[in-house]
Amino acid sequence: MAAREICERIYSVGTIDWDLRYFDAIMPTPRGSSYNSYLVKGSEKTALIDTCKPNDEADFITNLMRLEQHSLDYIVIDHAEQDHSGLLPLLLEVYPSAKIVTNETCKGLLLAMHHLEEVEDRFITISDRETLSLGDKTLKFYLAPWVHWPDTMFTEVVEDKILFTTDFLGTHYAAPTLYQDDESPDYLEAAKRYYAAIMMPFRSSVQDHLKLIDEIAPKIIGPSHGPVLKMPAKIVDLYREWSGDTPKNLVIVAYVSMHGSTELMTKFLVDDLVQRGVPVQQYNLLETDTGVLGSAIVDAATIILATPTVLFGPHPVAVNAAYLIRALRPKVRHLGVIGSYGWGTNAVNYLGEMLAPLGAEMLDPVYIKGLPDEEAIQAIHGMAEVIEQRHTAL
Ligand SMILES: Cc1cc2nc3c(=O)[nH]c(=O)nc-3n(C[C@H](O)[C@H](O)[C@H](O)COP(=O)(O)O)c2cc1C
Repeated sequence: MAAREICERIYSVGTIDWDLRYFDAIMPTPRGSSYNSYLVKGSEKTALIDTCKPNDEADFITNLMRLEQHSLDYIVIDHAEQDHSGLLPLLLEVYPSAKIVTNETCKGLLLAMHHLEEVEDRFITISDRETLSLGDKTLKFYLAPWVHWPDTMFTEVVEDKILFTTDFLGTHYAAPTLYQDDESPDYLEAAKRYYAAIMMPFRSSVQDHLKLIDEIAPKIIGPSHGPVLKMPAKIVDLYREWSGDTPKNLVIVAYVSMHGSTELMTKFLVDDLVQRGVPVQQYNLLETDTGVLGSAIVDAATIILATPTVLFGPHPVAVNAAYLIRALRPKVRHLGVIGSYGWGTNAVNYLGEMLAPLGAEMLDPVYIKGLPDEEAIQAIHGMAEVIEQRHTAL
């Protein structure tokens, strides 16, 4: 992908991976992604903001050479993760006089990850709100810990009101255009997946850094993944909504079933909620990837896991889902477990303990032997009634 100009002497020089289907070997990326890097040419000095992931060196160096970038004064690293800093060792060789500009935490991570001890004297360590002059352009740095690593920082080009935010406000989306298309459902869906997987575990930090964005009031935001954002950008409003403390009137029922008993219980619960007018979405865990499940739980006030017992515990895909839900820390208020067993089970306790750190109310479980009988069906109706009451009070 060719380098593209964002404004006078500021370029997007990163690479696009149209075919990426898994990011970090954990997160499905059905629309690919990009590894954004930005070149800022001041009247006296030139800085590169972040690099790319390893293996993209041919495209990346080509972009820099097309801009005739034969020397570089600074390589700013906003975040040490390998998809941002991966080409740093190579760039230090290509540009032997370039200095690495970053914060103390990021420097520590870079030294450890890339074994850069031999070039430690090439680091310039900056602190919060420090500035660095490039001549007629000034870089200003903002420490932004926990959106998404402790080392994360933002870099602003003060005169142009452009803010580079590394992973914050990014999207795994190989965009056909330089700037975002706020009307594209594909892009917005990808943005939500990304928020759920990368940012949701740090919700309060997201809220704090949205306030920082308001304070800086950039005209353009350059994240490390996905399109550049021309402000106002819909994703910023969506981040406010997603990271807000109040969940939506929405129930997620995620189920797995081997012989149909738990599936039947799921059906009774979902049908009952539908009849009560409580918005509900049902997901078969065997066919639901972690990106879809992650997005689904962003707004939900209630999440129900439905699983049979396998070897005294929950089915493994339900364990996987519970682990994901716990790790992503959604704003869920009520959690429940339903399911079926044969002779002995610890499934409810197991899931209860896994989900306890979320601090949500655990609804009375409905966990029965074999197929649901009349008593079980009544218990499921009871659960639906409690959910309706809780959601009315939201
Ligand atoms: C591989 C396997 C392991 C099982 N392990 C247990 C178990 O440890 N304890 C138990 O009570 N039932 C166990 N069962 C029985 C199921 O939990 C029981 O058949 C249940 O009703 C199945 O629910 P489902 O129809 O939703 O799949 C096991 C079944 C299978 C297939």
